[in-house]
Amino acid sequence: MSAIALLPAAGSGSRMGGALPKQYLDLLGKPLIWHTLHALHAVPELARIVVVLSPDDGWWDGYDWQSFARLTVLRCGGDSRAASVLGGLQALAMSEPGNSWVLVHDAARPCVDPALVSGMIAQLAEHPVGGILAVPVADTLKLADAARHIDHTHPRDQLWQAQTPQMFRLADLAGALEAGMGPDITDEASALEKLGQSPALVMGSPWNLKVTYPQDLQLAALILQARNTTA
Ligand SMILES: Nc1ccn([C@@H]2O[C@H](COP(=O)(O)OP(=O)(O)OP(=O)(O)O)[C@@H](O)[C@H]2O)c(=O)n1
Ligand SMILES: C[C@](O)(CO)[C@H](O)COP(=O)(O)O
Repeated sequence: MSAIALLPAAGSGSRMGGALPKQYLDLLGKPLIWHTLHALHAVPELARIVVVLSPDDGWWDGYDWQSFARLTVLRCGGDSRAASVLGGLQALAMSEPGNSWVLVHDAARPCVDPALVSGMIAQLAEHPVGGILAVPVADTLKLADAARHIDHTHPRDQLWQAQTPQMFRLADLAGALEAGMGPDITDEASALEKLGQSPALVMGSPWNLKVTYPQDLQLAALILQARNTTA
């Protein structure tokens, strides 16, 4: 079965606070997004890998991407992650069938394991809705009051942390994002949930972290270095 990867990469990285968007920050001598593309190119089921950049992106052209044979670049990013994903899906819909599986993956998750992505594709290939990588919440959870004291301990039994890839049919996901666009749509699954669908939770990995804050960049470097030395 073949599928398409769609990487939203039009964010500004405001929480990182760097001099350039975090997808271009140096990670082991390459721009961060290079590692994400490298991992996805190792997934044989991904027939195309599509990157969505901001129309104002002035960094992409400064690098050599020729080693990534299956790559397509779109400059249709929007002012939210959901808008960037929807822009990419609308462009893809002009050339791809609506029932194509699309795996949306944050450019900012460079440590994704290709084997996990292949496993997810196999697990969800016949699923009626699709699903996402996620990990069960590990820590005891506290609900805070307004004075930042503990109100109560919240049961964690059914809580999972959403990761990417998030895998849905192209037309289903585009329709859900068009219908539900708003600040509450922080991932693809939430758009489907808003329509009453129940996407599957596929076991992800704590290594598949999103680079959000400066310390995450250091963690990502450690994870990639450890993988290279043990591979
Ligand atoms: N308008 C946006 C906002 C985010 N993204 C992408 O969505 C992914 C996850 O978003 P996030 O971590 O929030 O990235 P930023 O928006 O760059 O960071 P911040 O929220 O700290 O500004 C990133 O690959 C980012 O480039 C995007 O394509 N378009
Ligand atoms: C899609 C996501 O990576 C799932 O964890 C996440 O929702 C992206 O945005 P956030 O604003 O950092 O939650």
